[in-house]
Amino acid sequence: MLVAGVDSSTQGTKIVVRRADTGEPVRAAQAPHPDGTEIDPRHWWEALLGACGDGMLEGVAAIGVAAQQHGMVALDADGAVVRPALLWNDTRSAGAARDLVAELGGPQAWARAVGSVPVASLTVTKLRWLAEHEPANAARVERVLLPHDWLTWRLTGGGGAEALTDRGDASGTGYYSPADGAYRPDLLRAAFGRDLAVPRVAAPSESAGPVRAAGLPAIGTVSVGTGDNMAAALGLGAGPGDVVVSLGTSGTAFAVAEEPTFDASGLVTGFADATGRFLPLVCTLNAARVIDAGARMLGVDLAEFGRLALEAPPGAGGLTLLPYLDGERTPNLPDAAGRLDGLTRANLTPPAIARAFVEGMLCGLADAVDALTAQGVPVRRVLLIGGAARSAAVRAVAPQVLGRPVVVPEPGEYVADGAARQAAWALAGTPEPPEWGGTAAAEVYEADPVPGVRERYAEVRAGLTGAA
Ligand SMILES: Nc1ncnc2c1ncn2[C@@H]1O[C@H](COP(=O)(O)OP(=O)(O)O)[C@@H](O)[C@H]1O
Ligand SMILES: O=C(CO)[C@@H](O)[C@H](O)COP(=O)(O)O
Repeated sequence: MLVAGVDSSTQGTKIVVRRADTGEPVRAAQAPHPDGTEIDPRHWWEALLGACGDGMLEGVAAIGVAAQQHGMVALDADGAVVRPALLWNDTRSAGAARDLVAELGGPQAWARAVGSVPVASLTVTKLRWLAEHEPANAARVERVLLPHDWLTWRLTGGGGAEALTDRGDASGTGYYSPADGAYRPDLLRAAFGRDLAVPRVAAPSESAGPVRAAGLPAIGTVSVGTGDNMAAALGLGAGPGDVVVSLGTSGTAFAVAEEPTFDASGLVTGFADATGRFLPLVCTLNAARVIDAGARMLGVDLAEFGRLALEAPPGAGGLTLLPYLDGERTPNLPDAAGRLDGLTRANLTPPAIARAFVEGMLCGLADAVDALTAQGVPVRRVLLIGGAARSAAVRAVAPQVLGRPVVVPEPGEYVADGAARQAAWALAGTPEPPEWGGTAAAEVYEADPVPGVRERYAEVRAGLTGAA
């Protein structure tokens, strides 16, 4: 029997088809999304239909959707999308985040209420922004969904079909408490000014019903879906002591945990996972696209950029990149810009620049891993995934910057795999998801740590923020 998993992430939709019992890969496809931090959700739907073409879903008995977290999909009374979805990396609601934090009594109050301190990424801040800046649109909104909620609902027919979500994705809204397993309608109301309908939070292995969407085959089971990071943890079979570092559009570091976290510093967001546990997570806005931007600037492709980076010595001859090219979320600097520091005539070379870009991006993630350990998350091994983990230079430099060996599972679509594993779970109806072999085929990258790289980075960051 076959199952399918969909990853509708920032830059594109990926779909994998696997055997339900063993997880053996059968076929895969992808379709790109348009660029931008606000997107009409119909583009995600069209990409999903595109990736599902060519008989991709033939023989598939269950399908699950994982998607980029936090995006605000605002629907009117008829279920129509009111305005393009504001995505997780859209920073226009930074002021709303500051206001909401102050109104509830500060970061500690938010961390206690929902496990996370709102920053512009969280859905609750986008609702406040909408209420304040687009009152006519806000007046039409009756219901708010997340990207994966909306796609799952469309798969099950849309219209009158029940909209569902899961603990994992709900935990990124800012109006759901993962520790209590309950919505906080008071916080949603305080943000938006009135109540809105939200999707029911289904159990991790629940079925949302059969596929009832025009243009798709009749598949008996649509699993409830989840956020992309929760799905990656499920796809990897991450267990206690595993810290996953994902280098996609976002850079994330996260771990599956038995207990919730409540970090009032705001660095660690206390999310839930897709199995009934928790997923403390740190997210940066600047990961794979820092490498893309560096390669574009040097006029080379990604392979050549990586080759150049490995030509330069660790530390890039004193060149340090603070990679806040899209502003930053962790640390919370939505209006920041990047900095290239320490330029000399000797290091103003393509290899040193490429090296500084790779190191700067990884320093942001090294800080993320430190923030997790500060919350008591154990680190037995670091797993490196996401688009930029395909870069040989990133894989080689990661252990130097992170200061520990890095396990790189075989390149794959772990978010889509997690969605497929959830679909297999919904089909099986067992208490735990089916065993799929996890990260058996992984390569370990080791290198001597180069602490000076992070020390220089911390100095440059302190120069920007005034904090060490
Ligand atoms: N070999 C590579 N070297 C560096 N970056 C890569 C490589 N292959 C893919 N990427 C980058 O990975 C990113 C896409 O990663 P992905 O994890 O799919 O992102 P998302 O899930 O956010 O859509 C793109 O920015 C792409 O340029
Ligand atoms: O906002 C977060 C996590 O809190 C991001 O990780 C998004 O979920 C987008 O993920 P990618 O597109 O980078 O996979």
